[in-house]
Amino acid sequence: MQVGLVGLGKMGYNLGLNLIDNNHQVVVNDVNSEQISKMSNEGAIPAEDLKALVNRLERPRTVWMMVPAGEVTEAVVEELSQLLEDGDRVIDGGNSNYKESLQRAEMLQKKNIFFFDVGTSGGTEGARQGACYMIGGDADQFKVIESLFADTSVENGYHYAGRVGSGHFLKMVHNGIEYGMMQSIAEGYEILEKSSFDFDYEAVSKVWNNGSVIRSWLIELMENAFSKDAKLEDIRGVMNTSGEGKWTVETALELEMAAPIITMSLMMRSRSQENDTFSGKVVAALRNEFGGHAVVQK
Ligand SMILES: NC(=O)C1=CN([C@@H]2O[C@H](COP(=O)(O)OP(=O)(O)OC[C@H]3O[C@@H](n4cnc5c(N)ncnc54)[C@H](O)[C@@H]3O)[C@@H](O)[C@H]2O)C=CC1
Ligand SMILES: O=C(CO)[C@H](O)[C@H](O)COP(=O)(O)O
Repeated sequence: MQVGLVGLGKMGYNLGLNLIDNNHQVVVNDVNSEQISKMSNEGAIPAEDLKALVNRLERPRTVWMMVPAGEVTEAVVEELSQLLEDGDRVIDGGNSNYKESLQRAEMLQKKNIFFFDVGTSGGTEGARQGACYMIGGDADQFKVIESLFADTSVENGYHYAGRVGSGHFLKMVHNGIEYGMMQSIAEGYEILEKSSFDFDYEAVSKVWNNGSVIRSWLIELMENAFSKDAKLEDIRGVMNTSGEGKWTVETALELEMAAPIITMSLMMRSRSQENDTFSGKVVAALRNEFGGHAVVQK
C-alpha cells in the first residue's frame, strides 16, 4: 500500500528500506534533507515538507512517524492534524508516552483522523529485517493497514493489543523489562570482571548462548560487543535513558505495586552518570548494539 514516512533516522531509514523491499510505495520526509535524498535513491518518493508529503498521498492517507518522542512528535502530529483530512490515519511508531498518545488520539479524533500508537521493538536491525510491533488503535482501521505491519515484522511479530494507548503502554512495560534484564546481565559480567579468574567474555557469551537458560538476543549482542572490544576498554559506563523506564516506574507507583528490579535498574542509570562501572559499560554496549545509541568514549 501507499504510506508516508516521517523521520528517516536510525529506525525510520531502515523501516523505509524494509517497506520498499515489501513493495509498499513510500513517500518520505525528514528535517534532514540528506536523509530524504538517500531514501529517494532507494526508491522512495521524496517530499520536502509535510505539506508536500500529504499532497503526494492518495486519500485516505496513512502517515507513519518515526521521530523522537516528546516535543518533536507533538509538533509533527500538530502539523499533520492541520494537513490531513477525514478518514486519514497517523501511526506513531516511536517511543511515545502512552498518556500523550491518548491525548493525541483524542485531538485527531475530533477531525475524524485515526491514530495508531505502535510500540516498535527489535532495534535498527529489526526495522530493516523484521521488527516487532505492539499496536493500539481502531480495530476496523487496523485491518486496513495491517499489511504494513505484517510485511515488515518477523513471523508472529505484530500484535493488535486493543484500544488506542495500549500499543505504547505495552512498549513502555517492554522497555521496563528491558532495563531489568540488561542490568541483571551487566551485573553478572561485572562479577566475572571483579573475580580472580581471567574470563574471555566473548567465549563466555557464546557458551551462554548455546543451550543455557539465559541464552538470548541480549547475550548475543554482548558476544558481538566483546568481539569488537574484549574488555569494553574504549567506552565509559554511561547508561543514558530515553524515558520509558521512568514511565514504567511511575506507572507502578500509580498502581501502588512494587517493581523493585525495574526501579533499581532505572536508578542505576542515574548513578552511571557519576560512577564508571563495568556493568555500566555492558548496558551502554547493549544499547549501542540494538539501538545504535551513542556511547561515551573513554
Ligand atoms: N533506536 C532504537 O533502538 C529505537 C527507537 N525507537 C523510537 O523510534 C523513534 C526514532 O528513533 P531513532 O530512529 O533511533 O531516532 P533518530 O534520532 O536516529 O532519528 C530521528 C529522525 O527524525 C528526524 N526528525 C527530527 N525532527 C523532525 C521533524 N520535525 N520532522 C521530520 N523529521 C524529523 C531526524 O532528522 C532523524 O532523522 C524514537 O521515538 C525512538 O524512541 C523505537 C524503537 C527502537
Ligand atoms: O525502544 C528501544 C529498544 O527497545 C530503544 O532502543 C530505546 O531507546 C531504549 O530505551 P533507553 O534509551 O531508555 O535505554
